[in-house]
Amino acid sequence: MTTTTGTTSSTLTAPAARAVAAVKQYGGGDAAVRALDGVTVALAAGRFTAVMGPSGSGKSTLLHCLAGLDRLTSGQAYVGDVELGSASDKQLTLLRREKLGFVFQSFNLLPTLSAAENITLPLDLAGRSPDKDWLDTVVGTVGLTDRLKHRPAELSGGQQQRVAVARALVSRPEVVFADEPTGNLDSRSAAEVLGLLRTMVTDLGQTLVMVTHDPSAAAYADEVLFLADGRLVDRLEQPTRDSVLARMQRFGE
Ligand SMILES: Nc1ncnc2c1ncn2[C@@H]1O[C@H](COP(=O)(O)OP(=O)(O)OP(=O)(O)O)[C@@H](O)[C@H]1O
Repeated sequence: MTTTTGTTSSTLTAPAARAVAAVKQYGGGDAAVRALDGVTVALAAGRFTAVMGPSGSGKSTLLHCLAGLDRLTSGQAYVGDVELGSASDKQLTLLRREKLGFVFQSFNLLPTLSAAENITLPLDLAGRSPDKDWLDTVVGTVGLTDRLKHRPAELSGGQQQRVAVARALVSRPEVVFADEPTGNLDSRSAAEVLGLLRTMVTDLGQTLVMVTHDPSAAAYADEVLFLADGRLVDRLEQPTRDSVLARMQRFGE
């Protein structure tokens, strides 16, 4: 698989998700906004990809269109071999439930459920029982074994986000999408959650795509994609905080 940006190590394995000439336009006439303006990109399986760019550059739109939460105006978005544009709303709902995991800035836990119940909620909704070994692995990896009976209000922000990460992983998804997952956390909790996200890719073989504004967060990724004005303008392999900062300065952020 190749991309318009050429062959990189991320293109040597089959992509978990990809966009081809992706255009997303909001509104019409003079008020039209091109949030995505022809993005072609492949996200390799088993890798941690960060998406960066100035406010309004299309990061969340790209994430939402790749995750079947929103539809492209033209072009294609794929999860594995499934082309999302030709899928019905019902098929997209099933795809999101069964093949994708989500982590949002605001945790989105149900306050009346315990941590354990929040983690298994996606499976309960799908009428599936958890794979016990995988559930134990996930709970052990996120370090919540002694907090499982607690409700979200009895957990710190970092612990709540770790519950959300476990919930995203419980169905062993093909791709986990994270939109500013550390945006509501202090720097110490953020580092813990980012370390956990890194472990989930390195040790559990998961695929992760994360939108972030934070160069320190992006440095946990295998590769950073840079968007500007709805276009993919650069990619950076094996990022460090300093190399990400230098690249951001080049794009005037
Ligand atoms: N539902 C919508 N209706 C109209 N315009 C929208 C909508 N969603 C996003 N946009 C516009 O599309 C452009 C891209 O938005 P998007 O949220 O993808 O950017 P972003 O890079 O994630 O920004 P931020 O870093 O501020 O979250 C912006 O100009 C935004 O105002």
